[in-house]
Amino acid sequence: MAKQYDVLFRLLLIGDSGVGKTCLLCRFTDNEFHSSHISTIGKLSQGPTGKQETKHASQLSAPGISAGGVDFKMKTIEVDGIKVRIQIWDTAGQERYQTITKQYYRRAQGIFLVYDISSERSYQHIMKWVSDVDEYAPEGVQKILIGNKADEEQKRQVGREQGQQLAKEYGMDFYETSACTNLNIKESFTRLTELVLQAHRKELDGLQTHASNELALAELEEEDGKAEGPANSSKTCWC
Ligand SMILES: Nc1nc2c(ncn2[C@@H]2O[C@H](COP(=O)(O)OP(=O)(O)OP(=O)(O)O)[C@@H](O)[C@H]2O)c(=O)[nH]1
Repeated sequence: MAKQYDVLFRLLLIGDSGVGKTCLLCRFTDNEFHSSHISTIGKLSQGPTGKQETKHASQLSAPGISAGGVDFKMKTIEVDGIKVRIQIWDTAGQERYQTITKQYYRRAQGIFLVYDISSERSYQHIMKWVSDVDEYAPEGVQKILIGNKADEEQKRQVGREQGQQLAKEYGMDFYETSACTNLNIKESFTRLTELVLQAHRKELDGLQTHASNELALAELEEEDGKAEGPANSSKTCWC
């Protein structure tokens, strides 16, 4: 049977808790938006979706969440005539899961660094997220800066120019998005995929004839159902 896609990439969403990472993912893959905040945390203690309300995050017990903090969803898009299956990993922004979530950086080919335009604090923390990426992600990983919740104009604490400036400083593309109104969702996911494709152009050309590189490996893992991490099945949308 003909393959449904040509290549598989791993993208990762990182940023403070509550900036809207899960909602961005759900909007992109399922065109859904939910207004409640359900944090992305450990599957081991939380059941099949790996989610639990964060309103009372301090009440959650850390034991039993040792392999949690990360979920993924899949979507296939076509870029420059290439069918790309993207495996998008959604991490928990809470500090307590950082040790776990950092383990996923090293296999990402593209990373979204997300802040919330109505939270100056989440914007300030981007510097810390960037330094984590520098430390744990592979060299050459592609990055995009996202200022989410652009629909919350009346609560805005971070100017669009501030986002642009920061992105420029770190050599990233920048998008203001809204998972709520579907602003720039497809655009930003497509752009990061394009950047990853460009960065892996050589390997991709080799992929036509060989199956022995990082990108092909990702394909095999998916086909075998052996995707790394606790969440190796498709998810219901709980953002
Ligand atoms: N107005 C508005 N609210 C949003 C948007 N995106 C997410 N939210 C809300 O922000 C809250 C947090 O969203 P999540 O997607 O759960 O945040 P997260 O970054 O995945 O959080 P953690 O899993 O804890 O790291 C929820 O109440 C969402 O409904 C958006 O674009 N606009």
